[in-house]
Amino acid sequence: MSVEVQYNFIAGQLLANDSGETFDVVNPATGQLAYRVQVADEKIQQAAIESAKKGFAIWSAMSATERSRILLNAVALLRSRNDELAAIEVRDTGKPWQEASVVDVVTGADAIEFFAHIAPGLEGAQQQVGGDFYYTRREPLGICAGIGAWNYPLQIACWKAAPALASGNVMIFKPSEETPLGALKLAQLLSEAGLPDGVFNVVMGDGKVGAWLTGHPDIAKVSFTGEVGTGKKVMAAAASSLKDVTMELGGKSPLIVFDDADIDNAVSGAMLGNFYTQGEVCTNGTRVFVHESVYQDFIEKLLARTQANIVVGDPMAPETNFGALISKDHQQKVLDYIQQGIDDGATLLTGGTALTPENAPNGYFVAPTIFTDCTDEMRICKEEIFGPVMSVLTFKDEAEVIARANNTAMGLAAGVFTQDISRAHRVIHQLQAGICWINAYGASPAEMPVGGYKLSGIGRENGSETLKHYTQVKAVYVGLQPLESPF
Ligand SMILES: NC(=O)c1ccc[n+]([C@@H]2O[C@H](COP(=O)([O-])OP(=O)(O)OC[C@H]3O[C@@H](n4cnc5c(N)ncnc54)[C@H](O)[C@@H]3O)[C@@H](O)[C@H]2O)c1
Ligand SMILES: C[N+](C)(C)CC=O
Repeated sequence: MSVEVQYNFIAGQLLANDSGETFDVVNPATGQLAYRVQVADEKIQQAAIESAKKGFAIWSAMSATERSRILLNAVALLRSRNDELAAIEVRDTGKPWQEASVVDVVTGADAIEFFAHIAPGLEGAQQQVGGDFYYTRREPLGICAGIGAWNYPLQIACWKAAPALASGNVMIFKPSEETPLGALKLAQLLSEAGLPDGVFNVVMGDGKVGAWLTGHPDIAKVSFTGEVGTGKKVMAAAASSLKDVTMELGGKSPLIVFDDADIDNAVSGAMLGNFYTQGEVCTNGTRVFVHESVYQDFIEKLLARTQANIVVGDPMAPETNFGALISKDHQQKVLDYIQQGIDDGATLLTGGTALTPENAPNGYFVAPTIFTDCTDEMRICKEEIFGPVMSVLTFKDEAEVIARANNTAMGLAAGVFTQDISRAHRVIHQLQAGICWINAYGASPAEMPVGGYKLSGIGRENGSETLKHYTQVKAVYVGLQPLESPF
């Protein structure tokens, strides 16, 4: 059987490499080869830079409203092709159709729509200084690189492209080598919407292609989504040419359930924050701190709902709400962490094993897993697992739980469940995290800025805040009087 081959997307078209080098993409729910992708070799890399330079000359000279019209065309195309694109995301990531069909493409389109609407409103300032005055212009940075992770491939590409393009930059995007097709489809769709050639290019490959992007002197900014360790390498490489960076990295986020919480809601939050996208979400609240007085009630409800309501299987089956992990290696990594939890003395309440559902027997599934009797020092409570593994801990008082929640080098997200409005805000204001939820978990609308504290990131995505990270201020002083000069 012939295998489909995918190409790089440069200057508005698919471009074949010279080297003939390819990599394989596997469907995680079947273990089968899905397609092959040509690696961006030297020819592709040079072509990407050249086309981005030409694209920038055209795109940055257009008015923000002209750019906005094209981006809004793309939004309409994204929405009209939702199901086709969502099916690609399911095949590439292993996540359930139930999610991809209502979240992944929709939230990608939302971000482009949001920035297309607000970017034309970007204004400079003007101020009188003595008899003269100055004004400021917000100008685009130039060529931006986007480097994506594999858990929300199309959404990540949209979230990076949206603020960059809306404010007049161009982008060379490298999707994760595990899930490259969504970004390629986005590039083709943007072209169809009227985007000038070279404004959004896609280069394919692994960390080597990523490292080429981050070190390239003609690239002004890198927006990276991935692991903390990779983020450090990206930032070090970006320093060689003093590039601006946005870093969306990993987390080990706390979710705190106080004694007055609505327990059914808190259980919903804990399950969403650990089992959505089979646990492969950066903001997951994997350290669930439960007040000791409601612990028994919480655990009984959590266990009952985990065992009764999670449907594992073929991600395209409409009833499936829990899919396959991204790869065999990642499945093994998650299983190793589970073994570590057992070895360190945590109690395995449920799950803990690989699964072979009848309708997807060769996929990389791991059962939704809950540990109790956890302590803060256990590795499962300190390191990002990026799989469906929840650690439940108990606490006695507010000050204690705040200190323990903050006792991590990461600071991506946090959640608090309580009916006491004063406590909710008092506690959230003390948590060291960039994305916080009160009586909710995981929602991330385009209007809301997201990003991490501490090792979890730098800069923000979404929200009007983000436009500042894709523009630079030029100050222009205008003399209205004869120049005074000692010379
Ligand atoms: N904060 C967020 O918004 C967010 C969102 C999604 C995922 N994540 C994080 O992403 C991680 C999972 O994704 P992953 O396994 O794809 O991460 P990863 O760090 O392994 O890879 C991310 C990307 O970096 C590229 N890359 C690898 N080495 C590179 C290098 N030296 N230079 C430049 N690029 C390089 C990869 O090819 C890939 O495209 C988790 O830690 C998760 O928390 C964060
Ligand atoms: C941005 N978000 C939370 C949907 C994906 C993080 O993994």
